[in-house]
Amino acid sequence: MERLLPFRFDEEEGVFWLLDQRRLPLEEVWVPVRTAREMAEAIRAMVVRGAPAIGVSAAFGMVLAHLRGESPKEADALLRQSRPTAVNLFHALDRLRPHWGDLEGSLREAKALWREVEETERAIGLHGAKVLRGQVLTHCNTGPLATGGYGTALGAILEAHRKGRVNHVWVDETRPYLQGARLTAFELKKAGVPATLVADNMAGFLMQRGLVDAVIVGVDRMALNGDFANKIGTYTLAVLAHHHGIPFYAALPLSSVDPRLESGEGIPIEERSPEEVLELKGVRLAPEGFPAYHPAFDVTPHRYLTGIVTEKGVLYPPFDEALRHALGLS
Ligand SMILES: CSC[C@@H](O)[C@@H](O)C(=O)COP(=O)(O)O
Repeated sequence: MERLLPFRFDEEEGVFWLLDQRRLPLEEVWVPVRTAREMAEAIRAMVVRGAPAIGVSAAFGMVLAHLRGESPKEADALLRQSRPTAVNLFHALDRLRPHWGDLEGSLREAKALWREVEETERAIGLHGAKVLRGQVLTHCNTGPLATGGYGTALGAILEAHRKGRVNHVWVDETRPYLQGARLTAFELKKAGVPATLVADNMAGFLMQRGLVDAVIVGVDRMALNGDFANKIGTYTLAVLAHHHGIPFYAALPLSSVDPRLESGEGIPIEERSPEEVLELKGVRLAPEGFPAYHPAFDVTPHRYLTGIVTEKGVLYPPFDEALRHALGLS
């Protein structure tokens, strides 16, 4: 089966192609990106999204800046402003900084970053598969489309299904952008995994009925104590899972940990346009002029986590010690 990827780089033409995730699953449209400015706009508009995929795209954005003669300083600043929560964006740009003014060096670094995403996610999948069984519930989209590799939380689910440990996936639709309904459902269908779509407000019902054996989600930014930001609605799921005694896991590459943050309080939360709540694909849902609020992420306190799945294995409490050790900080 052909691998599903959110982007590809045409090195000859110097064009980074993005699979337009706003149009999936109904249409598979590839969008050419030629400049860092275009890349920053594509990330902001969520043509490409998901923390690791944003990181790789930003790195190639810097490559495009060098190819097109844009100022690396301005390109870096534009890309940094595109989305605030996923730390992978900033990690990627920090890695490209020593190669400003050096096309070959930036290309090498961007390719290395992409390769690392793939390698770490293979390991995350193998470790994560060991802790999942039966029916698993997930939120947002954390598969290959969100990363450019094999996926984080969804990568673990896919691996657990291949091993016969997981037999069914509950897919949260993930209002308002519908990453679950559109993208996770698309990926699970392609992979042939038995799965069912539910609206976000159905998770409690499923748990009460004993239909969820574990919850696993991705991460946009984790603090050193294990508090983490992920797609809005994750916190609600964590509290529900805790109440029902259901194991709750976060899966991430260690590059999604922000070592400057001791707790989740300092994680910047992106606020997106209220229109994304008021409308669905351009169709108005609420009365004209009615206000809406759209925080795109929430922060889940570490006490709700059973374990953190990383490329170095599954970490258990106390998470601050385990994370520092995994990051080589202690
Ligand atoms: C492996 S991706 C982890 C997270 O990036 C994912 O769960 C998520 O919240 C994505 O949000 P998005 O707003 O679609 O970029």
